Amino acid sequence: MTKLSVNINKIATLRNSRGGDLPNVVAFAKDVQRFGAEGVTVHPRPDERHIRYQDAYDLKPEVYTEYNIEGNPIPKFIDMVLEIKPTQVTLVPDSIDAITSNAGWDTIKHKDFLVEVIKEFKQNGIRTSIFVDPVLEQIEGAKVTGTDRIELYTEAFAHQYGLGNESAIEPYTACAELANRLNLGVNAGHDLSLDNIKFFKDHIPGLLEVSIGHALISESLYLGVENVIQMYLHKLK
Ligand SMILES: CC(=O)[C@@H](O)[C@H](O)COP(=O)(O)O
Ligand SMILES: NCC(=O)COP(=O)(O)O
Repeated sequence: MTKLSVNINKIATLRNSRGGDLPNVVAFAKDVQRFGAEGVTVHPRPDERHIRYQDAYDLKPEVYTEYNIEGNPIPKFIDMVLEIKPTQVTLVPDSIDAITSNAGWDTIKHKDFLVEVIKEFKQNGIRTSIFVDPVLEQIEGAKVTGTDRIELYTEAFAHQYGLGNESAIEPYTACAELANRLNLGVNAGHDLSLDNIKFFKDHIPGLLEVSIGHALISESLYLGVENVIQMYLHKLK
């Protein structure tokens, strides 16, 4: 079964835009779980443009589904995650000034670093996932790092699928098949949406989790949060 983890970064974006506490991030996380979400994802970035480090702490007691914290494993991030001990940490190699996550790890070049960081999280009972491009060699490299899971970076698929190029799924299917053979869990995220999620899910064997934020929140502006979450859950069945 593929779990839906709702990324609530954009709720924090809206909150921060006025400097107050509306919409309340914790209240929204409680509501999405009540509406059926099977996880909550946040991606606190060093500049705290949306989710703040304090949000990550505040959410911990309120997330009773799966709590996924994403980010670049800089020391401050590592320390925070070790304190919070979420269900899962997803390591993303994005630069401080990136407008959003824009690449997966080079699991071969950064093997030694990833082995060390992943070991520390796993020793603290935190499930690990690393953000990767759909490249077979990178999946093989991910296995060597000792990570529990990979998260397939799906921006390229979403863009091409939106242009009508269904063949864009092929590298993702091949990488998922390899991950399954290597006993690596398969997550996916970035630019997944109501338009592309069923096609994606149907072509990814063993897909355990999708984390979706930007499109889900945008769709909710027109269709309502509870309705959109139920629509995703139906498409993920
Ligand atoms: C790793 C990933 O794809 C998401 O966490 C994405 O980075 C969302 O970040 P923003 O909400 O800052 O775009
Ligand atoms: N890991 C992907 C994520 O959490 C949300 O990405 P997006 O749906 O906001 O592009």
